[in-house]
Amino acid sequence: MSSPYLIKGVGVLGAEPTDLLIRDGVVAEVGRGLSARGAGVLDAAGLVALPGLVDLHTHLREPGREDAETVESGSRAAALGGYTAVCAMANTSPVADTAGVVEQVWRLGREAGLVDVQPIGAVTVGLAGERLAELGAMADSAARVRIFSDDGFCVADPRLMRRALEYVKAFDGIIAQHAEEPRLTEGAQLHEGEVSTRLGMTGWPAVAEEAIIARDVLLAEHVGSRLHVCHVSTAGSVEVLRHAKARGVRVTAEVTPHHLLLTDELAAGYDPVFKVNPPLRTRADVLALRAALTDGVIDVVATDHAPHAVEDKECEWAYARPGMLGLETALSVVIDVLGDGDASGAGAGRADVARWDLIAERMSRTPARIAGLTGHGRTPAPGVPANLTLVDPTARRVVDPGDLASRSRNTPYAGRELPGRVVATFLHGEPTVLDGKAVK
Ligand SMILES: NC(=O)N[C@@H](CC(=O)O)C(=O)O
Repeated sequence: MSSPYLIKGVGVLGAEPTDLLIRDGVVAEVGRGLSARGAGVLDAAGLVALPGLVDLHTHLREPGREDAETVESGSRAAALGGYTAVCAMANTSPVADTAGVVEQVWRLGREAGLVDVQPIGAVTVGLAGERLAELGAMADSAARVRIFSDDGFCVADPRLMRRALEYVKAFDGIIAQHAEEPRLTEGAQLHEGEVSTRLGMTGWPAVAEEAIIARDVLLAEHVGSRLHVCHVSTAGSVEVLRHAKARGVRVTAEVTPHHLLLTDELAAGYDPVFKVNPPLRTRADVLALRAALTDGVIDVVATDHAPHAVEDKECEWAYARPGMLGLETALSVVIDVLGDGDASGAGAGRADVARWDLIAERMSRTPARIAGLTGHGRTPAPGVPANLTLVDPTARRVVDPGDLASRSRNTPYAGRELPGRVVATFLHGEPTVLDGKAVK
C-alpha cells in the first residue's frame, strides 16, 4: 500500500488554495486545514493543480530505435512534463501492427511505471498502406488498443481508409489519420509558400493536408465512424473541421505545441531541428490554430514527441528526419500561447481559472475521453484517481537540451525562455516527479 501525501495550499485549476489528501491511489479528501498522520507533506503554496496530462501522440521508439528513446526514457520525459498517460505511436521497428508488439510496448510501460503507456496500433501491415493490420487482435490483446494510426504515413487509399473506419466500429475504435496526400508532397522539405520559394526548396502545400481531411470527414460521415486527425497545421484544415463538426461528423482533432508557436521562417537558417511533419506553417496558420483550440474546433493539444538520434538530425536539411521533442515543454508552450492570465501568482482571478480549465480540457480531460482512459483526465476531487500534476505558473526557464530526460536532444526551444514549471506529478497516488525531478 502506498504512503499518503498531503498537498498543502494548492489552487485546483487556479482556484482559491486548498489542501488535497492523497491516499490509496485516490484523492481522499479536499479542504482547508487538513492533517493526516504519517503523510508526506508537500507545501504547494502558489502552485496550480491540474488533472495529469494525457498525450494522444507520442513516439517512444521502442522497439527498434532505443538509441533515440525507450519506453522508460520517454515515460520519464512525460512525467517531468506533467503527463500521467501517453499513447505510443505505432511506427516502431518492428511496427506495432500485431498483438505481440502492442503487448510488448504496454508491458514495458507498466514496468517503467512512470506514466500509463497506451499503445496505438498500426492501421496497415508495416504501415505500407496496402492491407489492414490485425486490428481486432490488437483490440482484444492485453493492451486493449482502441486507437489505430499509420502516423508518419497517410492511409492514402480511400477504400482502405473506409474499411478501417468500418472495421473499428465494432469496438468503438478510432482511426487517427496523418493527413498528407503523398502525391502532393513528393520531395517536400518545408511549407510551400514564400519561404520555400526564397530558399528554393520543394514545398509541402497546405492543400495536401486539407484534401485528406476533407475526404476523411466525408468517409467518416458516410460510415458513421470515429475519425481523429493528427497534428492539424493549417487554417484551411480548421475550416474543413469546423464544417464537418457543424454537420455532426464524429471527428476530433489535435494540434501540436510547435504548430501553435513556431513558423516556417525558422527554416531560413537551415537548422534541421525545425524540420517536422507536417511542416511549420505561417503566422496566419498559427493564429487560426490558436483560435480553433480556444473555440473547440481543435479538441486537444498532442505533442507528436518525435525523438531522433543526433546522426538523424544534425546533418544537411534534406537528409534530416522530420520531428521534434515535445513532452517536456508542451505545457509551457501552451501556457505561453494562451496568454499570461494572472501571472502574479495570486491566482483565483476568474480569467485565470477559465484559462487553467481550458488547459485541463485540451491537455487532459478531452484526450483521456478520446482514448477511453477512464482513470485519467479527472479534476482532483474526493474519490477521483490521484493522477495529477502541480505547476508553478510564475516560474520561467530557459530550455537547455542537456537538461532533458529524453534520450534525444532535438528540441526546437533550445535557449528559449518559457513560462511554467512542473513541480510534481502523481500517478495512481504515487509521486513520479517531486521538486521538479523524477523520483525514479
Ligand atoms: N512528426 C514527425 O515529423 N515525425 C514523426 C513521423 C511523421 O509524422 O513523419 C516521427 O516519427 O518522427
